[in-house]
Amino acid sequence: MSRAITSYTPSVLKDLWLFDVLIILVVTSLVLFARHRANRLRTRPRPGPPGLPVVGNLFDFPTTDPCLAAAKWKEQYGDITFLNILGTTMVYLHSVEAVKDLLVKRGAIYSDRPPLIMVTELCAFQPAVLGSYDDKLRRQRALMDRVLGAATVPTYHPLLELETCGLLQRLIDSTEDYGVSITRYASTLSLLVVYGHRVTSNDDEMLVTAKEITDLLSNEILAAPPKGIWAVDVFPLLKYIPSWFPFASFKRKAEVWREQIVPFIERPLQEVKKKVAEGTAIHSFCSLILQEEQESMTAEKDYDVKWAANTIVTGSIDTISTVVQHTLLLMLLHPEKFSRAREEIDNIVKGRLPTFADRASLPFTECVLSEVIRLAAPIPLGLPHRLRQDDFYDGYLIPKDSVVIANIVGMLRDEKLYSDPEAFIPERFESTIVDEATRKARDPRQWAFGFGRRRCPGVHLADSSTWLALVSIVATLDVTKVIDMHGNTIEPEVKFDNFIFRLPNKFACRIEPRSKYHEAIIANAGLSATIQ
Ligand code: HEM
Repeated sequence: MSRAITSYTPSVLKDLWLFDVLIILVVTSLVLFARHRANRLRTRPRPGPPGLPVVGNLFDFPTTDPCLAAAKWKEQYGDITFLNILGTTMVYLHSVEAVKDLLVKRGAIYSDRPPLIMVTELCAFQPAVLGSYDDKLRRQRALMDRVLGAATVPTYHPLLELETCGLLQRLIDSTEDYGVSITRYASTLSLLVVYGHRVTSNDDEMLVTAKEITDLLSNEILAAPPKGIWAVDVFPLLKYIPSWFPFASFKRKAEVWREQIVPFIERPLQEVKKKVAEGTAIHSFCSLILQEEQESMTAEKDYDVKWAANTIVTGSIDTISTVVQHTLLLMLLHPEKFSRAREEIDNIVKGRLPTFADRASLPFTECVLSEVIRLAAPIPLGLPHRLRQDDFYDGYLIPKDSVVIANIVGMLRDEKLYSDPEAFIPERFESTIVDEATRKARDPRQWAFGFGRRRCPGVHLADSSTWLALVSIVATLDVTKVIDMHGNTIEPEVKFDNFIFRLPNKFACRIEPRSKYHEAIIANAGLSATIQ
């Protein structure tokens, strides 16, 4: 063919090339069209609750416990459930296999997030982690990896040990709510690591603001009552209606929230900049980057540092608090399992608080932490992923822009992996009982921290901080049921009202030192603790 072409004149040759290209284009289009049609024809009917015209499954969408609804769909429809919410396809993945196949193996097309106009545009809360998998996200994740990588987190161990000592002290101070103490623990760690900000009291302005904004985000903005969906996120044109319009209360709310959110993003970095200039900054994520970049600091870098820093703080508070609160709750409900962990700790740790150097010597306590994380499932339905292009899976068509939800809590209760899944059984992770392959397959961290390219970057900090909190609480404190004035035991009420995090509602419990001896250990550790 090429030899024949060389004997033609140049213009004929051009026409022939054009003709060839046209033929190829037509044939390729026909093949693609035929394949697309064939795919559509061979798609199976999608399992899920039947919807109504126009609104689809809007009324099937849960208003109270989204995990319960997901569990019912799993039971009724199997590994995958489809919903149609006002034209947007929502796909719930209930099995480990489906999640691995789509969110991990096909991560290139399943790693965007659905647009959240209310939070990002109207409330001006715009961390890259709420957006698509793009360059901005890659830059901000790279910055976060610098502070949160497996090799860096051990450098925070002294700080974690110091703060854990403060946590124990506050938990036994009967005037303070255990929830407040735990939130302070989770917030203090991230504020110090990120901004070099030391929290010294519960009234600390940065601590109070961080808690207020994370509450606002998780209880109001990201989980819009009653269905967790803002109309403006479904009908984006609504963002243009003026605030005074009768049905525009969402815009009026957004204006108020924006006023609260913007200073929370801007001010901490400004303060670090001031301290760096004065030479008084404590070593932190922000000070490190400001000092490294100095003159070469660009507006883009400044923007990324500001948002990456804020993301670490907001990402830490409710997640770490959820695990530590579950630790107390499960100690209350299963004292016998924790007394075995306590015996193990007592054999290793004598006359002092536990430290990270003890970790390798406490294998059963490690199993207890795994079981706490499994049952806690801190972000039970993960964060939503969005599909970039049409896809086919197991005979189902999943259209572009579908919102994909991983039923993490369902996977952490999968009977194939965990027999009697609602029970608290740390032994299911014990190396003397199960082989290494089973232990690996059961490790709840594989699912609890999300998937693929959007997997949680805070996993190492979360693991270290929750381990130390658990081992220290078990070593020194008794958590028991409250006895009322008539001598009756008050059973803890186990409820979860938060839409995004499985943070237990406040439950009745009594927290006190195991003995005078343990009280003294905590007090002495507090006296000798300093931070470099
Ligand atoms: C026990 C504690 C924690 C749990 C269970 C947890 C779980 C998760 C889950 C399930 C996701 C969604 C992943 C996905 O979309 O597939 C996530 C994302 C994220 N987590 Fe965590 N997390 C925890 C602690 C932390 C901490 C301590 C930080 C920060 C220091 C953090 C920062 C983040 C960030 C920034 C994202 C968004 C990642 C992205 O969109 O690319 N998390 N986490």
